[in-house]
Amino acid sequence: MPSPEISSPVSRHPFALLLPEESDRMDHAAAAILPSTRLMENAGWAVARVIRNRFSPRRVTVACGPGNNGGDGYVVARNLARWGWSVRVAALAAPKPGTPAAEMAACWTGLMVPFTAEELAGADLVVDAVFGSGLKRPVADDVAAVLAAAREVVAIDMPSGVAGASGEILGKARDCTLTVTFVRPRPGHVLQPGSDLCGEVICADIGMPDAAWDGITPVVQHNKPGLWSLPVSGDGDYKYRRGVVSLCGGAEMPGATRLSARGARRSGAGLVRISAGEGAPAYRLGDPGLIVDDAPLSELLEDARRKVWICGPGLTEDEVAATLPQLLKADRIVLADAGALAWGAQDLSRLKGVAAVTPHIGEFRKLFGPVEGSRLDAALAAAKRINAVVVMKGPDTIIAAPDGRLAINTHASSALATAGSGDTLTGVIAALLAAGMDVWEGCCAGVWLHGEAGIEAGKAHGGWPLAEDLDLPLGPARATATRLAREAGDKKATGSLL
Ligand SMILES: NC(=O)C1=CN([C@@H]2O[C@H](COP(=O)(O)OP(=O)(O)OC[C@H]3O[C@@H](n4cnc5c(N)ncnc54)[C@H](OP(=O)(O)O)[C@@H]3O)[C@@H](O)[C@H]2O)[C@@H](O)CC1
Ligand SMILES: [K+]
Repeated sequence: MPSPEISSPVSRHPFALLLPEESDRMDHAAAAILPSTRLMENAGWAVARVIRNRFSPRRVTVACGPGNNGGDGYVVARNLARWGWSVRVAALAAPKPGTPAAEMAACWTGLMVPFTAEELAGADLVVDAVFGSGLKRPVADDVAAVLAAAREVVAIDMPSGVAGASGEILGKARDCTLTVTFVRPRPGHVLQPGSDLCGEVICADIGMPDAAWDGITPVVQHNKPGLWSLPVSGDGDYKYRRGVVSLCGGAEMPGATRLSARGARRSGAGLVRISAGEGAPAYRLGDPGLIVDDAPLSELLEDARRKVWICGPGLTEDEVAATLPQLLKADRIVLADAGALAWGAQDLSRLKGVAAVTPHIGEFRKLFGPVEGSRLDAALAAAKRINAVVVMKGPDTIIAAPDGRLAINTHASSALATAGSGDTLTGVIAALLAAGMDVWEGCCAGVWLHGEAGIEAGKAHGGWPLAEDLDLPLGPARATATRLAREAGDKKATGSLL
């Protein structure tokens, strides 16, 4: 899934996905510094410029709502008309008198047409300036029906009907070719289902004063290298410094555990060991570099170097019950997945003490109940509930920490939708935690590396890789992430354009 293109200086919070309340606070702060219509003029001009760059002159109807989104629309109309385009404005309702939007509406001296399906259908291009990203209540059916009649749409800030905070559709919304937003993208630009309607997303610089960022610490981040940095390897490395990953291996389903082990080994773990008990012979048939232990778990836990454990992939619930409590009692950093989630779903307190869980949406619902409303809110509430990082896996993966940090990963490929892919991810994350990364950052980095490996494996295998194909691209993925993180750091330092 492509990332929104940001065309603004990124010295502050380059990965932020602004929540509507954060954006409102910035607007308030900016209003004390700039004339009230300056940002609206800049926003409308930026959208008009994008349209001029992307389309040849054509008949445009700008559909304007009563708020500031509509205000931006009047500025787009004025600029396009100034450049000789044929432009009409269809207003859903007039802006409130005395507002910046009303001032912009008063500056529009061109044609006004009724806000009807016929008018919008008659235009070659419709600019959707009805509602912006702060939408909180459903768009009425008759309004949505008018927008639905448009042949092609460019949205200002957000397609009307998509909640910027969550990507939920409030009422109805329609697909757009292009969405131009401002300052930083919003969660709704990257979270499904709303993100599917945005088309290409461009984030424009509208000259937001630097001081307007004061006091704003964005909660939600777009998961990219630079948000985190991978552990650096050096000449003095040895296997225990790179980190040890241990896995609980079951007797019945060795495949999943082996995929996790491979993910960990290819992601830089110095040593990967499987505690396999009676199942040891099956694991010994496999990779010779994998250490297989058949001693009792209690004995293995005497080794303090074995800090990071994976519990769940390839385990039955009985096998989880026989191992997870021991790991938690021994105060290990535990990643719980698959079988451990099924066991934990019966009683959430069984997961107390795990560092992270990695459920897909089905497992998430079994653990935490139905997801109503924002998935971001649901993931965060779950992380607080179990006091662990929650990785809610999907085409757009959410990584939530109990301290409130949230990231959304869109660097992925549908090639990852294959059995065993999640087991590999658990191994990747474990390797990063074993190397000393913070749990939330390690989960963010692991999800990105796994996505990158999926993209590359997809290319190498005609779009249809197996989970077994995901491990080889993990080394190159690390190199790519390290390079991108360095470049992001350079851009942040110089405030240059992304
Ligand atoms: N920093 C930035 O990013 C900048 C952002 N800018 C722009 O500001 C935009 C945000 O503006 P905004 O806050 O005025 O919101 P917007 O969506 O235009 O409309 C609110 C109006 O719609 C109404 N209304 C709401 N929902 C409704 C519904 N379902 N059905 C019917 N009515 C509904 C609501 O009514 P009320 O709730 O008050 O009753 C109110 O009258 C943003 O998207 C961007 O384009 C730039 O100008 C400058 C810099
Ligand atoms: K809009």
